[in-house]
Amino acid sequence: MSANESPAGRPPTATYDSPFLKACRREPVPHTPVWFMRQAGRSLPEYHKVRAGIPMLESCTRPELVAEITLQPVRRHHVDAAIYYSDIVVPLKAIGVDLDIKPGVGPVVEKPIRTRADLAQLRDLTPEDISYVTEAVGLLTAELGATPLIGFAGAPFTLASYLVEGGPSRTYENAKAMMYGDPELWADLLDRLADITAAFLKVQIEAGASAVQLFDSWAGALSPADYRRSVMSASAKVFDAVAGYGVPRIHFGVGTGELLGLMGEAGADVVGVDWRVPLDEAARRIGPGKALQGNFDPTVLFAGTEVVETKAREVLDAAAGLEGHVFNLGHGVMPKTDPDALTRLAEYVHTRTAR
Ligand SMILES: Cc1c2[nH]c(c1CCC(=O)O)Cc1[nH]c(c(CCC(=O)O)c1C)Cc1[nH]c(c(CCC(=O)O)c1C)Cc1[nH]c(c(C)c1CCC(=O)O)C2
Repeated sequence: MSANESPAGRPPTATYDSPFLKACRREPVPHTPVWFMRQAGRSLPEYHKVRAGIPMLESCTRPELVAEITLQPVRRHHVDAAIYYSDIVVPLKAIGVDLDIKPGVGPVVEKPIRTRADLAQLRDLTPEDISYVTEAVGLLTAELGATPLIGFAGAPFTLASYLVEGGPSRTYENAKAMMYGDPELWADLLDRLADITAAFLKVQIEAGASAVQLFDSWAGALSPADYRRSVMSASAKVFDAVAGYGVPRIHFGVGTGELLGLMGEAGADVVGVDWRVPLDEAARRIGPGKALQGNFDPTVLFAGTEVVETKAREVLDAAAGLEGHVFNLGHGVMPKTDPDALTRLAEYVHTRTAR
């Protein structure tokens, strides 16, 4: 089933006619929908208040706290969608991988995966491992009403980059060494991660998420040939696994200008674009039949209202001929961003595109 159809045999959901889901389905919208990657979290004082003293990964296992943090940016910015508060490494932690999120650093893995024996760290993810996700999504959909909740997961390549490197990297030399040097081990690692990722997304959708985003944040490190040969089929496996639900599937990465066509081909209904490629050019690279999401440079939010509005207008002008456009940043909200600048940006897009 494509994302254009209401799920067969199920009543239309409360969120079905929301501007966000309509734009994902490339239907006419009353205004361009807006949400911001990383809208929940460190830019918001109310986040710091409720998170005080609670480690990041622990916060992800407390349903009421998850619901509160997810709702904070919706209340404040009046965005058109919520994104589930969690992290891409949560499913790995849930199956027992020894890892932590270090403040100011990111995910750090105690025993990096470098050999076939290390793969034993990755068992299948079951719904029981993440019952707190089911509970939190249930709380959220009840609270959100007609506002869609976006579920998400890390794509196999981006998860593998943390698991093989042992932490954040700029060059991914260990991950790429495995990809080039031991393609069979690499393929098995990505295949296992695809199953874990698919299971994580299914739990979110079955609990009520209206759309899902697959974050392949670091795929931009790859050439198109390497992406096609060594990564694409694992991401396609994830998209295929959730295709039957009929919820829009968004695919996003940073610095992926050369990969946009392939990332669409992997099975996305919506392709996320960073700020390096204008949306009209991105649409040419992606081809027909997909909506686009993006692509406001998050650093522009530090430049003052006038510049923000000029740059937002440029994004909207480039998107004018698209079949479906979801306004977003080209990457996540930066921690020092003034939240009021985000509220004003959401309002500007709504007003400027009101039809
Ligand atoms: C690569 C990646 C990660 N996590 C994620 C990605 C893909 C998105 C992207 O490309 O930005 C995804 C993610 N992580 C988080 C969300 C929350 C939902 C939202 O977008 O609002 C989402 C969607 C919460 C978080 N994830 C993290 C925080 C900060 C934790 C804190 O408050 O200390 C939050 C709110 C930690 C994290 N987790 C990760 C990083 C790089 C960091 C930042 C490390 C740092 O600079 O301190 C891994």
